[in-house]
Amino acid sequence: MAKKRTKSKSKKTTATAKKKLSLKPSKQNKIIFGSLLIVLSIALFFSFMSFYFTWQEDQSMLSQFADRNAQASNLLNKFGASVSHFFMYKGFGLASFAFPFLLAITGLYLFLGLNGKRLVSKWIWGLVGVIWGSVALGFFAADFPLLGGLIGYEMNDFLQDYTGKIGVFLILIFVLMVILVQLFNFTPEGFANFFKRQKQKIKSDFNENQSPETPKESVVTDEEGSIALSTEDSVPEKIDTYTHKKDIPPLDEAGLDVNIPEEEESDIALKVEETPVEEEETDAKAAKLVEDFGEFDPKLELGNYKFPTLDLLEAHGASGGITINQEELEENKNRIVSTLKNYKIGIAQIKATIGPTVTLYEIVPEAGIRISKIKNLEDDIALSLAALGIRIIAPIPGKGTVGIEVPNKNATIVSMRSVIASNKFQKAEMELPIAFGKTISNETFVVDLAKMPHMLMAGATGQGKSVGLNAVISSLLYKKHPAEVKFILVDPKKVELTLYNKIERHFLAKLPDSEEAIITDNTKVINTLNSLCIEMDNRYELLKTAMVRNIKEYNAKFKARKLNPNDGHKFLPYIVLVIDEFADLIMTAGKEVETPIARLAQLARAIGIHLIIATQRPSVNVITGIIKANFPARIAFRVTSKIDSRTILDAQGADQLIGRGDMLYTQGNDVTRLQCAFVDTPEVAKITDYIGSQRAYPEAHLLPEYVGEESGTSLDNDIADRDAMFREAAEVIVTAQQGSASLIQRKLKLGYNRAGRIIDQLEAAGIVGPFEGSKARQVLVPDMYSLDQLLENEAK
Ligand SMILES: Nc1ncnc2c1ncn2[C@@H]1O[C@H](COP(=O)(O)OP(=O)(O)OP(=O)(O)O)[C@@H](O)[C@H]1O
Repeated sequence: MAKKRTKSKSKKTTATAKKKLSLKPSKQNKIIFGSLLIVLSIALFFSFMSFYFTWQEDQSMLSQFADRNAQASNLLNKFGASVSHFFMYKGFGLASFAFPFLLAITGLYLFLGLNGKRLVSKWIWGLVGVIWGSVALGFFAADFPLLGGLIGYEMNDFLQDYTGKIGVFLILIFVLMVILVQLFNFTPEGFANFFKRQKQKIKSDFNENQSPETPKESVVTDEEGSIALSTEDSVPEKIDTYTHKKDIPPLDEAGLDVNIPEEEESDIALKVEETPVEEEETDAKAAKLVEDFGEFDPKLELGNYKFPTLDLLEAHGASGGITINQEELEENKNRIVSTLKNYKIGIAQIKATIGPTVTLYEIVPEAGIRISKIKNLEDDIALSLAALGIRIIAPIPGKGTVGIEVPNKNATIVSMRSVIASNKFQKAEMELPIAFGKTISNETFVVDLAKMPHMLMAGATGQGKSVGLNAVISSLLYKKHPAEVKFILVDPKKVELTLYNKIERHFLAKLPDSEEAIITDNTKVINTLNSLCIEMDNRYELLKTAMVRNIKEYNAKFKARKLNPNDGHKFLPYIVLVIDEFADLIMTAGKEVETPIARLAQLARAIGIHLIIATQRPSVNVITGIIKANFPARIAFRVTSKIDSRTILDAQGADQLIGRGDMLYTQGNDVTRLQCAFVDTPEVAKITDYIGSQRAYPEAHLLPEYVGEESGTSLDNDIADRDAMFREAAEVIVTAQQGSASLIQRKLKLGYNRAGRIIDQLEAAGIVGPFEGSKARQVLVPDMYSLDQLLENEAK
């Protein structure tokens, strides 16, 4: 008991201490103080008013303030006389009337308990107005000393000493302009519109005066007898005196009324013209922002970022160019001609185009030779040339010739350096340029990933897939700033893409809860793909609100500062998802990955998400119909069978490649043979080191959170098991009325997993609703009071 008493005592004392410490006026005090100010303002107003009539009589009074017998003529006696003398005579003259006005407003604010923030500006502008008024009226101080007051006169005089009368006048005009512009948003157009409106008003008033009385009259004349009894006095009187015998003409005039709205309509048409002006203003706003701050620069945060240099790449001894000699060319030509001759196929013409790994011999057969006959001789020609990887293209589309591709004895390595350095790549005006390698005619082959828009890459093991992926990634690294593109790398083999870990904070994107940016665990891939689907939906929403059709237009609009970041708009980087070993993924996760991949592939092109998937096993259960349909750009490295070639390219030929980066590329109909650029692991390491050593973003680009199905199911509402931060989290959620784990993460500085657990517990407690995909959960408790009640009831 004793303990309890002491406790309650101490509670009381702390409460009183708190009361004493609090500096905020209570509501009662505010009302009292507000009333005082209002009364004071009324007193001042009357004192000032009466001062104008009594000031001369009361002059002698001012020194006798303490004398009880002395009386002043001011309405508020000696107090009024003294205060008015101080403000009006010694102070600001007529402008002092602003003080009772300002005091009255302040009093009202306090009395009504309104937010007093706006009062400060009222006082500031009030004081500016007082000074301006007293200086302006100071011009008349000689004749009317009370107009400007002593301060007004002195200030005016002081300014005149330096600038003369005209100078003071100009200063006053300038200050007046500042006041008008700042306080009343004065603009020349607004000024003109004001006069226009006044003119219209006068016009319509004039018209009203002319005609509307007539209908009234007709009513009056109709019911004359009854109106004599009515109490309404003014209207009938007017009408009676105006026209009391014109029974029929008023009806005509009422007919004229119809014309008046017509005139009004034409006035309204004038107003309609104002709307486009307003629209232009919003455009002008963006233009002004651009003028003031320049275009939005997404690269600014890493403004000093340096793109990788060419010397990080090796020439791979290919600086000397292609190493096929004339002898080899002649030899091959003779063999082709003689083999065909053996089968009675005559050749009219033969031409060779030398590529890095393959030479293309184009032949024009003599008239009357069936093309299919040459096509069937593929194996025989290969036998006679004693070479692997001969491919016959009969006919070469659009050329009218038959092509025979014969591998060179000594293939030349196409270095990544040579393709990156090429004019074609350097000057490529593409969103996501990729320098794949060189064509058969030794031209650099550059394509835009943004246009593909997704890519499927397949080939037997050891034929150059990983090198191909590295070529794609390094092309983008050489051309794009970290703000413009982000990669999501999936590498089940765990060794192929690990080097890119170093550029995590520059170029990689990851899920908020994952530690590693490069995904090696297949279960995590599912979450990432679903998260990407959420990102896709979010981006579509942004595009919709911005009223643009694709990411390029969106970013252009954002850069031109036409989209407000406060509305959730932001610069959107391209996202490139690279999956190495797709077959492995399909084997382990099946439909779970196929569905989001198909969804992304179908829809993601407009919003800048591009997929690159690579597989060793190009079988139909890996590259399913739905995947194939959505990946128009396909690359085939050497495969082991014709069937595999068909699965990838819908054509044969990939089985006849020679490997080591020899590849076929198709983006629809025609198939192009390319030699993939070679970039070795040490080169990739150098590039990533170079980028990784530069200043980076604080963390990898975060994808939207995705909570898998399994985490939402364990809804046991055990109070004892709740997180220590449960209550705080509930308060955060209820106050913000937004049920998201990331909000808890941010506000309470918790990790993603813990915030996710708390959200589950909040759901179990009935505070937030169930998981709704990309949207935030619904908050089921409307306010803090209900939350307190809910938790108290639980505790009982
Ligand atoms: N474009 C190329 N130019 C020259 N050599 C190449 C090229 N691409 C690949 N090679 C050679 O082939 C080897 C295997 O390439 P890579 O590792 O890319 O094969 P892969 O298809 O990824 O194999 P896996 O599926 O087993 O990972 C390389 O080490 C390299 O020697």
